[in-house]
Amino acid sequence: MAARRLRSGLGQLFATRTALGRGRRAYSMSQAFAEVLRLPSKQLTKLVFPLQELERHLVPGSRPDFHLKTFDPSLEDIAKSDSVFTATVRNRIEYLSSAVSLDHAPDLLCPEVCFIGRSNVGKSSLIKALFSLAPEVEVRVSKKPGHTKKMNFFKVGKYFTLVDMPGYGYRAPEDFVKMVETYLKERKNLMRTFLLVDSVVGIQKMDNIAIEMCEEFALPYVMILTKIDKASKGHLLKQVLEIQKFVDTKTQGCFPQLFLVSAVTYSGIHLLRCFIANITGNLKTNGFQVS
Ligand SMILES: Nc1nc2c(ncn2[C@@H]2O[C@H](COP(=O)(O)OP(=O)(O)OP(=O)(O)O)[C@@H](O)[C@H]2O)c(=O)[nH]1
Ligand SMILES: [Mg+2]
Repeated sequence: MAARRLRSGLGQLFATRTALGRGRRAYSMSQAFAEVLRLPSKQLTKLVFPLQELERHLVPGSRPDFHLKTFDPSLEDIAKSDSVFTATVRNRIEYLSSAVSLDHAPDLLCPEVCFIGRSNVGKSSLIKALFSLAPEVEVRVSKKPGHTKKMNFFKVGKYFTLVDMPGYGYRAPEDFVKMVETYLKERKNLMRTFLLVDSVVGIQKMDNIAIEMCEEFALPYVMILTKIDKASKGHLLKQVLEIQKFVDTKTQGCFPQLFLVSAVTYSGIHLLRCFIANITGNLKTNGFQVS
């Protein structure tokens, strides 16, 4: 099924490229993504659609609640969204500023997305991976939990801003609760909150508090499982099924589909770029937009 979809996606992409080659190119595919498309189909699925790759390990049809297709862009859409994340003279991707409170946050009208999660879960690393097509942008990561102390704002061209938040839990900044709660509650242009959970340890007590906060503020949020390169296939599948059940039964505002990522292997990064481009209104995928 996944392979068939992949082949048809690739077919579509190449058909589009040929068509575009005849006329004006609507977008130019990044070198990186062109290389991704040359991968054998199994490797391509693992890199671009890690959740679908896990599906192979389930008895077919046994988990109709496994939300694989809620956000289901074509490879062409994914290639297009890579260009949103590619730094060029006309698409400046840069660090804007840091803030310790909402009062100090840049006053912006464009859509914004933010990344929250426990200290050390991999927020800054994920942002760095999302910005791999803008290597000039410096995003600091550290082995030591509690490294990011302020809200760090990054501008992605004229498209949107992205915010790296300090982590909760171990070594969180003293005024963390006030800073982050006020931001989440009052930031007018905040379109989506990404809540990161470590795929090795799953949802922890502190994550539950963050989930409750997102629910209480009625924020639209999305759960991302990080560091999937560290978890064995079996463990990852178990976590995914458990968290999926939790999302389905215990949450209202959480997007039904989980996103799986690795900042080391880049698995899931292209799909997440596409989702962000879509929810910020910068990419209509196959004529639909996730609201
Ligand atoms: N293996 C692996 N390690 C990762 C991944 N993402 C992050 N790490 C490691 O996890 C540690 C913490 O990463 P950060 O990105 O700084 O985590 P953070 O959530 O920003 O942490 P704070 O700023 O302290 O809240 C670093 O040592 C990273 O190299 C991943 O996908 N795979
Ligand atoms: Mg950080």
